[in-house]
Amino acid sequence: MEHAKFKGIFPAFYACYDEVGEVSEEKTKQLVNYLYGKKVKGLYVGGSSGECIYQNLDERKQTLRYVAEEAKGKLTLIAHVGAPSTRDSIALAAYAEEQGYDALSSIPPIYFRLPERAIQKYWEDIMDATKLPFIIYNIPQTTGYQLSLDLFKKMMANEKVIGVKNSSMPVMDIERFKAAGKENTIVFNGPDEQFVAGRLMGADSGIGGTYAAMPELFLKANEFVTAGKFEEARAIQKEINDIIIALTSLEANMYAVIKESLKQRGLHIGSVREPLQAVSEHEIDKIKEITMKIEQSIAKYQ
Ligand SMILES: CC(=O)N[C@H](C=O)[C@@H](O)[C@H](O)[C@H](O)CO
Ligand SMILES: CC(=O)C(=O)O
Repeated sequence: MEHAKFKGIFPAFYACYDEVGEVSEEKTKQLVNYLYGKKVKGLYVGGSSGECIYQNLDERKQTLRYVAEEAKGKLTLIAHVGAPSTRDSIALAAYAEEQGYDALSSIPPIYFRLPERAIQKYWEDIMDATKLPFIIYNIPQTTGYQLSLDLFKKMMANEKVIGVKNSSMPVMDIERFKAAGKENTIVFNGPDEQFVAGRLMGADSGIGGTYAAMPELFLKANEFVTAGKFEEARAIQKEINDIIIALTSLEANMYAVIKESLKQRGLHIGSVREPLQAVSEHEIDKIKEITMKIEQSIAKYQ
């Protein structure tokens, strides 16, 4: 298995809506091209940032298809196919394979707290549905399940499993998964606020919900770490964290704030779906300040 294509910066792709809140082909393709132009390695499509939990199967398939039509062969494409039922997850997995995706990924089952053997079976059923490699998604903050080393090792016995996207907060988890994995297991850093730390603890790559708001900064941070320039890496992580704290400090949901900020910079991809809270009028000026801060930080590193 060639793993080089999974090494680098993978923005978590946003849901792109038109004026009435429907998934938009045009806007989806615009966001793909915007990120391609920034030279990211690939895209993580249909995850938290894709508002997967608020979209029906058809909408999720549409997004998978629009992204593939625009980026297949140009970017490494990872499809997040986790859905409430195994049946729907399998349908998405099969569709992603048809569309030419490079890998699948999934959260554990949601809502019911199921035993580990059921989580394992869920992931295996998804994997059995296609020939694609699989990346486990560990995000205990939203799923309520913290991937155990025991289940991780069991999953690793399946040769389709090539890695884990780890969004748990202890950076030590990244080191533990790396150590318990196979020789070329890919670990993706989850928490954007700890990207540099995650890379130092062994993460090969990063997938993140704020990358698309400032891809230049994550690409640069990654470059600094690769080059062993740790002071510079730490300084850019501080810039990133100041921005993330601002992005999450308003009433509106972070994705709504990021989308408004992208709009202020000329990229219109709509708002978010309820119950995520949209931006209200009185927040627009505050977001302008954040946009300015993003532009200034990017300019520093050009
Ligand atoms: C809990 C959560 O959603 N984590 C995302 C994925 O790992 C991150 O990319 C965050 O969006 C990011 O770190 C901002 O807090
Ligand atoms: C990483 C992230 O935000 C996602 O799952 O889309």
